[in-house]
Amino acid sequence: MVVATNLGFPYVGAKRELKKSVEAYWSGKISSDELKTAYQNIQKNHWILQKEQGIKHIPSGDYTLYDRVLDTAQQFGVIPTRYQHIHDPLQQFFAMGRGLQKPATATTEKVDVPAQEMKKWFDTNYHFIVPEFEPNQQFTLQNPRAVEQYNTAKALKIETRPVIVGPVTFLHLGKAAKGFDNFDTLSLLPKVLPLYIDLLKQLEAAGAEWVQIDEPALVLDLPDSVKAAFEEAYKTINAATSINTLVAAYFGRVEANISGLIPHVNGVHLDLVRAPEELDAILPQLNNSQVLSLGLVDGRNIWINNLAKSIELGQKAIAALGKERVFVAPSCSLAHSPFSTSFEKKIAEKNPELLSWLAFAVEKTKEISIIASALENGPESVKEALAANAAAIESRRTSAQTTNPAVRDRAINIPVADWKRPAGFSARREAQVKKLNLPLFPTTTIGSFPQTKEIRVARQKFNKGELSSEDYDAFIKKEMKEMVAFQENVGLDVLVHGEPERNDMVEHFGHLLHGYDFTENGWVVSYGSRCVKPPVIFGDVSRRGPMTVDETVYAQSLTKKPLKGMLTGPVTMMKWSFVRDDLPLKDVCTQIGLALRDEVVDLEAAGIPCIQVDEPAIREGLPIRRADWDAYLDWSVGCFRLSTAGVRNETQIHTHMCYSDFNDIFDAIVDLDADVLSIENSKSDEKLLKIFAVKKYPQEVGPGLFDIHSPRVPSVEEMSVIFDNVIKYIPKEHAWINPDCGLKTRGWPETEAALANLVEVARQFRAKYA
Ligand SMILES: CN1c2c(nc(N)[nH]c2=O)NC[C@@H]1CNc1ccc(C(=O)N[C@@H](CCC(=O)N[C@@H](CCC(=O)N[C@@H](CCC(=O)O)C(=O)O)C(=O)O)C(=O)O)cc1
Ligand SMILES: N[C@@H](CCS)C(=O)O
Ligand SMILES: [Zn+2]
Repeated sequence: MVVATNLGFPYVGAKRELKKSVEAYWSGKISSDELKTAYQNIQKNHWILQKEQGIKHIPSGDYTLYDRVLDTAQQFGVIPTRYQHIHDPLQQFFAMGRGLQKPATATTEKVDVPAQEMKKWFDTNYHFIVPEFEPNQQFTLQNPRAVEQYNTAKALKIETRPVIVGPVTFLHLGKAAKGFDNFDTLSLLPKVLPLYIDLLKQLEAAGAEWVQIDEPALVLDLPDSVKAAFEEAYKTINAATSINTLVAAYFGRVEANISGLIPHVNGVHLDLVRAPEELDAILPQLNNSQVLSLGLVDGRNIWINNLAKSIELGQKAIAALGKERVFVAPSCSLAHSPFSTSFEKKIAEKNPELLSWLAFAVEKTKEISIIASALENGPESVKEALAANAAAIESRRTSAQTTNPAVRDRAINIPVADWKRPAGFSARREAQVKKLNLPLFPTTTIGSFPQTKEIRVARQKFNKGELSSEDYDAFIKKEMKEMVAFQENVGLDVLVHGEPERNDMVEHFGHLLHGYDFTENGWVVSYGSRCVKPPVIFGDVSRRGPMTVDETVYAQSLTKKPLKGMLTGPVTMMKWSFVRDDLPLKDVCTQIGLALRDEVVDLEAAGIPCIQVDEPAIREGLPIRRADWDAYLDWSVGCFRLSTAGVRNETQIHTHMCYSDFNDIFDAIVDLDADVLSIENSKSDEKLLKIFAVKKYPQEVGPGLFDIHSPRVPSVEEMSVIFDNVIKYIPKEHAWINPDCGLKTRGWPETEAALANLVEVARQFRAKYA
């Protein structure tokens, strides 16, 4: 029988219930027991829902209170020494994820630990906590989540397929702990495998028939040693266990990475959305009992599946393998999708055609079961669903909503000169130094200030029509006034308006552009409990009118210090949206680049001296395989330059990036040709700063001095150590002082304290070097 399966579900909940519970626990409003009850209720509802949609292999163990890689680390005892004194496992878990700062009490000692490093999960907008390994790492298996969740489901009479993070991906994505730079984390494989075997035996003993072992590292460019590790791992596991193993690769092409492990597993899952060509390649490699899980339904985007095409691919697989050996699945975990389109009342009312093109996680599980039924019982058995799907696909293909001839025309007639600033950096710098008159080590922030409860509630009231647009504008102005006054008082040099009017740096701009629409409830987890609601790019993009000029000019009117306008760059606007899949990404990005170019020019004309165009997503947009990088970097860097090159020499263009390994795209960063670059740095190793010196980075740089994800306040001494290091690698006259990223997730008390310390660092360093 063709089995309808799922790889993972949006654990945050239909209405972000998990996020709300976790945050309530952090703020002491609920106990750990209440958190557990909340979490188990959400899980239970999701298992029932997936069953109702017709999913036969329902995942368990795909749920987490913060991050699944962090769960894996904790359950295998990979706990860096600095967290080992925190005995409560839940507190320890959150301390590793987000840091912990608690004053001493009569009975307890002071706790002050920063969070572990966070990195992008492949090319998604999700971030995982990077495990830290030592060469003599000891592993212990403690309360495996997969077993606990499998048993919980079983007690509810729901049979599930446990999901675990595979051993090679776990070790490969981890890093060597500080001080052990030259050690290969995969050398720990023989040590961790016995514990994986123990875990698989526990799952088998609990009654699980299949286990899904996530090995997305299979889609990376891998050296032979890692390919060999895959073979060794699954040979060892296969010899020692008898549970059915389904190894899941997703987000790209596995190519030859998978060959060594295939003989040792019971099934493999491939992402046929990203790599449909791999179906032909894998079929001859399978023996006559192995299962192939077809990743046919896009887990990363929100467009309906082309069911006829998926069924065609499924039939091809069945012709080679037979129905008993085919699973139908999403391309990757549906945790990257929003929950359900059923909450989208506004789109339903204003643009029902668009709604008919959308499928979120719940609808995707339905698509999976329709495909499985069509393959099992013939397309006739689901003919109504197929007819409705074909009609929606055709309506999208032919809709007038998706094309704007004026935008298309402008995009193919861009003058060559528009892709580059007229003068080189040194001429621009001279003009900017004269105009801005900044001190040595200028201080600035990355743009956002705390998005307080008051701000969010005001926005919510405005959106619901409970606050008039005049009152909302007055409220935002009041916020900007306070933010500008704060920056002046604390002593920053280049000020920002603080972004109080923005719910999100991408969604906000989507509202101001044609070709975008919005969901009311299309939340996706970005890290920990933090979610984003990516807007939907369904048509050609152009500006509705000036987007930021009013608020930026207002903020500038409040201060004599230079104010930095704040925009989100074209690549990030595209990458952090649900992007149309009926136009090449390069063309979508060019359209956004042109819209932003107009905004940058308008800001300059309105007297704004510095303009920051954030591109934190440029690194994550990189194709997973290096062979595809050059083409991407060529157009993505080009679009950034298109958006920023329309200004005069004296206008200082800033850009900002976070969450990234910059080293491998360093030349592209230079090519962006921004006058000032701010980057996340406070938790990076020296490798990041070194490359600026090695490559003689020509422009100015602000490597972040403090982590903005954690509520802890870094001391002057702590930031001074980091800045001392910065100026070892970056010429002093080019070095800026700023935090790692925006402060929107922080509260005011810690923001005030941290920025006061940051400005003090600048004062002390100026006293020493000016
Ligand atoms: C820089 N980052 C960003 C990424 N992607 C983006 N699209 N945007 C980014 O900024 N990727 C990489 C990083 C990830 N970092 C973050 C940082 C912060 C958040 C975050 O704070 N998310 C918020 C949700 C933000 C939002 O849009 N909120 C709405 C409010 C909606 C709401 O919850 N309203 C409440 C009522 C108000 C209340 O009681 O508080 C309700 O409806 O119940 C808004 O501001 O209007 C989060 O809380 O998760 C995400 C990624
Ligand atoms: N200007 C944005 C950048 C985040 S990456 C902010 O400060 O939040
Ligand atoms: Zn950032």
